[in-house]
Amino acid sequence: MRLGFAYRRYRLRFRAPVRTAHGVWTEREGVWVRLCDEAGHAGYGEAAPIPWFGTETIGQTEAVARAIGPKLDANDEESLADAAVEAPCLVNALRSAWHGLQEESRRTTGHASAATQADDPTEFRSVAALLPAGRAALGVITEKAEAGFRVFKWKVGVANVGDELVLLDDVCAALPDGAKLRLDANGAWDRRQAERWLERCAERPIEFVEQPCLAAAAEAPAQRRKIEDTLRGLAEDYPTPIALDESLVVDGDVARWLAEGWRGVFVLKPALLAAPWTAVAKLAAAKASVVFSSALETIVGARAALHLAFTWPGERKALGFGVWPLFAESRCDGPTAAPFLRWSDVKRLDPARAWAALEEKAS
Ligand SMILES: O=C(O)CCC(=O)c1ccccc1C(=O)O
Ligand SMILES: [Mg+2]
Repeated sequence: MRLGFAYRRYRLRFRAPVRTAHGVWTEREGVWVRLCDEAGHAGYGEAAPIPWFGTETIGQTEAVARAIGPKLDANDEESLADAAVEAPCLVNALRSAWHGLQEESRRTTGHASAATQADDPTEFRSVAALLPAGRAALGVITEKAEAGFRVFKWKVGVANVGDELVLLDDVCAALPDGAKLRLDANGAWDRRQAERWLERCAERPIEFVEQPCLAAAAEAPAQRRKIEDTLRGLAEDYPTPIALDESLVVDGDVARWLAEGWRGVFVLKPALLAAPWTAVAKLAAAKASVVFSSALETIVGARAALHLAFTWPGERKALGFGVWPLFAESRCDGPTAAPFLRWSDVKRLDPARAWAALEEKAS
């Protein structure tokens, strides 16, 4: 099938800078893609790479998109993916656009797809509120608790361990009764620092510690194995569960950690994998503990990622998508963070409208 292919590189300012152990993030860059068939149906997808996680760079995404040209020959999802093998996030975008196109074409021809569990409009999932790093978290907890949130995620590893551990007590004291706190270090600690944290976490309402340590993709295999051993050791030695996030950035990482018997949490950012459905199927078969998480993507990628999250058959842990409103250009935002997200809120997201909005802005 000859499909029309178009892409748009975007650069969107965050309403407020996002601070992580990797520094301050002020804007998001990515690529949106659109596939059209001859009948005029369209489907949309988003490549939202995070190079400091170990994905392709935005320059690589765009170069591969440019090389595709205005027409693409594809008879199925696999031949489509072949067009972008060097850019996994772009493969993800093309697959989402392909699915959107099928959905659109079935809808307009009256062939509704088989209903899935996710299609029940009354289905809902709880959502974790993302707190800013440092002391700024305290004010936000009160506001979010009043809005009804009971799961919170706090970015740590930003300041030194001693100062943040003092703050941890203030953060825990500010939590409403029964609330749970996720801590995300984005790989900032060495083993000793992670141990100091995990000792403190044991008697506090910490749901898990996300990516305490990390070996960068560029590091030697021996160093990477050492850090992975550290993660396994921490998971064995402390009662607080450990969650993998940056450790799951390449397709194949999920299968590898499953094969090694990882019993902690898998934080899955569907936007970063070329084939997130494959990873989810493997996790489901293993009855793994999974948290679906945002890559700070726009409405286009959010729709696909949340769609996948709603199909998860296992234990329902709060989604990590409590991030919107996120962009200065609000038409690019996913659903505004609320303690619960309904399937009908996800279905209502309209990538075509967002595409038109950026087009209008650019012209
Ligand atoms: O969905 C979430 O958990 C919140 C988003 C988040 O923390 C995040 C967003 C962008 C890049 C990295 C991360 C992270 O989990 O480390
Ligand atoms: Mg994380």
